Amino acid sequence: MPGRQIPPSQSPFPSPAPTPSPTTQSLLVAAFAIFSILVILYRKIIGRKLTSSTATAPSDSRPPPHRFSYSALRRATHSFSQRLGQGGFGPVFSGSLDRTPPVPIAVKAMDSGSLQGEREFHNELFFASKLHSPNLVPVLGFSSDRKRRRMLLVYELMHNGNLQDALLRGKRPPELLDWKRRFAVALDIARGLEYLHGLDPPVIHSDIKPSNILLDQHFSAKIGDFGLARLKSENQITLEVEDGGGLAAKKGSAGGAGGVVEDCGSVVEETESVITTCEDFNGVVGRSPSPESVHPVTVASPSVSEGNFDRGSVESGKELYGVGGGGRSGKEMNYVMEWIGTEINKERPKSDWVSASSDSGATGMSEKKSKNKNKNRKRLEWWMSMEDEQSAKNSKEKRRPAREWWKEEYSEDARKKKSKNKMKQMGFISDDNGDEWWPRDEDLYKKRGRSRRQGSWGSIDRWLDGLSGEVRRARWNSHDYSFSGEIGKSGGISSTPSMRGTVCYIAPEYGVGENISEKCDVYSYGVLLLVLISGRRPLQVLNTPISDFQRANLLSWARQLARAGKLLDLVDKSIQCLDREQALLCITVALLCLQKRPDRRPSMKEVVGMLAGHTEPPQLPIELSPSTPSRFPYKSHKTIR
Ligand SMILES: Nc1ncnc2c1ncn2[C@@H]1O[C@H](COP(=O)(O)OP(=O)(O)OP(=O)(O)O)[C@@H](O)[C@H]1O
Repeated sequence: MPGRQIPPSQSPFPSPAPTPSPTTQSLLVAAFAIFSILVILYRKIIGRKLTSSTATAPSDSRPPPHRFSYSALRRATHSFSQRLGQGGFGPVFSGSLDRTPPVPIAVKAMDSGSLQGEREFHNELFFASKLHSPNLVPVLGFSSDRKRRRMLLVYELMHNGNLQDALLRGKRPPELLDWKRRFAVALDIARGLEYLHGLDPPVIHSDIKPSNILLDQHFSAKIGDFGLARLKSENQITLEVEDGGGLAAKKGSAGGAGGVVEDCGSVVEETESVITTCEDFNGVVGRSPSPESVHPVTVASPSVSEGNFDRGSVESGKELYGVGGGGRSGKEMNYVMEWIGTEINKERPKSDWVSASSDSGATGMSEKKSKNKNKNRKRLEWWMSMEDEQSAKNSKEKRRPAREWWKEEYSEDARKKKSKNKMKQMGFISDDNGDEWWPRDEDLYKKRGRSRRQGSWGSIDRWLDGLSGEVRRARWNSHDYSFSGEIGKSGGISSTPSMRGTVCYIAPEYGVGENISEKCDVYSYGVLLLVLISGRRPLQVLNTPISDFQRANLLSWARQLARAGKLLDLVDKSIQCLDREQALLCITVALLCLQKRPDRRPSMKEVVGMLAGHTEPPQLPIELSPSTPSRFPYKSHKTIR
């Protein structure tokens, strides 16, 4: 019917969609725009995370060292909470990299307040990129924030800590009671040094001591801490060649292609300008570094003949510091110390064997050497005056603590945790003072213990220098001037974080002139070998009568036993399954390494050859031989792999 209107609901045709109003349209556009922005942002964030995680992950394609982000290392070490040990320039923390499977690591935090620490950081990083041997502690990477002066080095974790702790402190692990393992440790270290000295140019570690030897989960030994390592200078190599040392091949190629020195530039680039230029390290990685340039203060001290001190009182040192108890009166001790003092003064000028040997050397060199001698004497005088000045200063004012950012990091987290715990336990919030949480009790205790003892180091250091006839290097940096020894629990002198070139391990020629060679490491290895076999410190105060002092000095005791033909008396009584022949071999090799004239000491290659049984068994020098040479019976020749 025309004119009848059909209601829209009944219309056979679909009604056209209602056009959205302009407001809805703009709302939709805005929503879409926001959504797109969110998607883009999300992608960007995820992308950055991916790149940063790959940047912090050691990629398989490039060999270490890798750059790690600071936050990754902070996470890996749980805000630097688990301390493994304390090095000279900062603490070492344990951690784990978030990988599958997780990678256990040790992170060394360099003290940012220390110029010397920074130098060592670069030095260590440089060598880490160049040295690869199963007998060296592998360096995985680093983190460096120049602005905030945060410097971290990342190593593979050595599960059994350092040799000093394992052998000389607390309960020894059963593995180290087994002769085979101890001998293997000796061989591992020798091989590590052989590798370093065999490089072109040779690398001198300069700080071989038990605390720088780390033990992995199988108790294999690895050499660590290359903070003081140096390249043998071209001058020395040339001199050795002129002396007919058979290093002709090295002479030509010391700075040649492929050498460590030449590669400095590439390391600079590889490590993303952490190592900016060779000059930045004050010549540490530069060509022909002089001892002064490597170490700001190299103290030259005339050596003192050890013989005089065989009679000397090590016991007095113990009494002086109240170690090990004992009943000698203060008067008696004063007398002994006084006597040692006079002996040192008497002996110093005439027993400078290095200069004596230089006099007898080639005439062309004598002028240069006497110049060096004068230079050294001046240095010594300057150092002594600095020592006096500094000790006067130290007594007046408190030492300014170095900025320790890792403590801040740790204390931040620790504060939160501890507040929470206290709230739970006691129902109130503790004082909000961050310093309260760091250092922790044990650290505080150690620190206090050390500072309490520090006042008396000066004197004992002096006579120790004399006692072992060795040279000590003082550490020097912008904040800190310290040189100290440490009387260990058992009463001996142990390696200490605040000492470089540790007393008793350092070669007599170290710091005298510029005669630093691989033979310095050989000497230190000799001491270490004796320590390893005897299971005691090089200088250990024993509860023995005053007539038995010579036993306290491991080196002179070993020499005495050699003369008496009783070398095996030196062997640690707790060793099980002792191979007497091997033990004799080790002590003999150690004594050869400990000869005062560097040129008489064997090379590390020869040491490895002797220990592994590849070469002829060694003969002791005549002055150390017993009257009947047959007392050193080497029956068979075992080859060790
Ligand atoms: N890779 C590692 N695995 C396990 N522990 C380690 C590792 N590196 C260092 N440590 C521990 O941290 C301690 C300090 O190490 P570091 O090399 O900084 O100093 P040090 O050799 O003891 O002292 P100094 O700097 O005076 O030579 C070591 O003695 C060791 O116990």
